[in-house]
Parts: sequence; structure tokens; C-alpha cells
Amino acid sequence: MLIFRLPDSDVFHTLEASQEKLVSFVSFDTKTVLDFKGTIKAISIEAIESQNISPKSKSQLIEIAKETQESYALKISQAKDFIEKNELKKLVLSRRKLLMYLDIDSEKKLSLTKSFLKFCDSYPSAFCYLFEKNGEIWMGGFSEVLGKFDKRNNSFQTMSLAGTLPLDESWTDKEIEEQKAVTEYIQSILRKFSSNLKVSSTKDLISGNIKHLKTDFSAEISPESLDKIISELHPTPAVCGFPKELCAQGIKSIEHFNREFYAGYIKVETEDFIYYFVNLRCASFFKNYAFLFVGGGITLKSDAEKEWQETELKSMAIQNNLVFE
Ligand SMILES: C=C(O[C@@H]1C=C(C(=O)O)C=C[C@H]1O)C(=O)O
Repeated sequence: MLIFRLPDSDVFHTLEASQEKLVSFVSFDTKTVLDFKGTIKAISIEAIESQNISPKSKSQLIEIAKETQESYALKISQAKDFIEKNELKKLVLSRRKLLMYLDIDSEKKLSLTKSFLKFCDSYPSAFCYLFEKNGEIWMGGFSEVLGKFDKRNNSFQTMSLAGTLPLDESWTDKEIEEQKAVTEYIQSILRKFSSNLKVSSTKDLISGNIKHLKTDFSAEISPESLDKIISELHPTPAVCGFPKELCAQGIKSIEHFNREFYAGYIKVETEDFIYYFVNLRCASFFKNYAFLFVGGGITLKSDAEKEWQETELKSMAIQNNLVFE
């Protein structure tokens, strides 16, 4: 079962049985690809609410050390050592926040479909999804686009999105440099594939309780180069770092968990477009707990306390929209 809503749309979609392969979830390390086959069709709110999506996995005692502010601070300092040693601009570190439902409401049950609808309402310009497949349940949604290809005129759009602050704070060099690293990376790749690259000015993108810096790109490309562009772009320094193989190794050795679909991407093919959405502000759900995946760009200027707060604020995208009844 997959339900999704495209950015700035009020129509919900699902897939109706057919062999057409239209939506794929690609993991951060690109080793896992979860394909959803079917023809895209609209689904009503009532039909969404009548779906029974509940985690099947038995409640089990999970032996996972809860990430604390202190343990995360240690990882941030390891990330800084890695940045210094390898002379990097940034490294994107993340945590898997463990949310026990019993801590929230022991009497009531989590409604995933109602949570999804509330989440969609809170983030109208995000691509939002909820899926259940092979016993796994994931929900998420964000406005970061890795690629949008218009089949009618071969135009390709992407964005550099990074830097995070609470809404009332002003940008500092730290966020500006962090986002610039992403912009330069995207530019260097797109220039290889197009001679008419257009780059916008950098603007704020407001996402719930926080804001980011965003630069838009558009270019005419040949349809044959689309797959290559996406595989060169992913993972961008908005979710990993540059050089990407070295940074992905560093991330693995510091984070100590599998990012799975977090910071991967979702490919959605419609009649006119092929979209690639960056899979952020997402969580995987189990019987009595969820993992909320959240991260942020670390630079030598990072302050551990602020980085923790940033991940807490990002986790509210999911957490504040969970509905128990
Ligand atoms: C890594 C995440 O977000 C990404 C990293 C950002 C940052 O470092 O400031 C901002 C937006 C996203 O590109 C996340 O939400 O977990």
C-alpha cells in the first residue's frame, strides 16, 4: 500500500494494480530499491481513512541505546575530526530518534492514516507519502527536490537546499557556507550535461518551525542523460558531503546505524514528469515505537548544542503530526 501527495497539490494518490513501475524508494546507499507497481489513481480522504495500516511486527524489547544529547555531541566531535583530517567543507551527520508511543499516550492507538493526513496539511509544499510493504511502514515528506524532469520539453530542475535555523534567527557564515558547498557541487555536475544552466538567487524556504536556504537550478538536458545526472547528484552534500564516497564512509563509521531510506530518494513517474524527491523528515514505524531520522550539516563551526536542537526541531515535523485515538 502506498499513498502519496505531490507538492502544492490537494489530490492524494495511490497505485492501482498493474505491472507499470511508477514509484521507487531508493535507499541512501542505493543498495535497496523498493518498487511500487501500478497505475497512479486519485484516492479520497475517506478511502485513505478506511485503510488499515498498522505495524504487524510484534512488540519486542529493542536493545538500542537511546541517542542522548551527550552521545550525539561525541559523534559531532568525531565528525569534526573527520572534516579536519580530510580537509572537507562539511559532513552531514544524523541520528535515529527513538520514539516510544507508550511515552506519549499509553491508552490510545496511533492512527497512521490520520497522522499522514495531518502531516500533509502541515506541509502543503512537500511531497508526502505513507507506505506499508513487506512488513515495513514508512511515512515522510519534505520539499527538497533532487530532480524534476519535464518529458515534454526536456527541462530539468533541481535545488540546493541546506542550512537550518529557527524562524526568528538570522543566517550566519556557517549556514551560508554549508549551502554554498551544495550549490557548487550541483553546478559542477549540471554544467557537464547542459550548456544553458540557469541559477536563481538564494532564498529562504520555510518548513514548519524552521527555515533553510534554497537556490533553484534549471537546465535543458538530453533525456538519455537523466539517469546519469541523478546518480551523479545523489547523495548531494545536503545529505552527505563531498567527496561523496569518502563522506559516506565517514558517516557510516560515526553514525553506527543504517540510514535505510532516510536521505535516499523517491522516484515518481507521471505522464509528463519524472520526479526525484529527497527522502527527509521521515520515520519508520513499529508496533510500539518509531524511528525518526533527522540530521544536519556539520562544519568546523558547528556547535554541538545547536546541532542537537536542530535535529529536535526537524523531528517535530513527524512527531507533532502523530494522531492517537
Ligand atoms: C539532513 C536533513 O536535512 C537536510 C540538511 C539540512 C542542513 O544541514 O541544514 C537542511 C535541509 C536538508 O537538506 C534532515 O532533515 O535530516
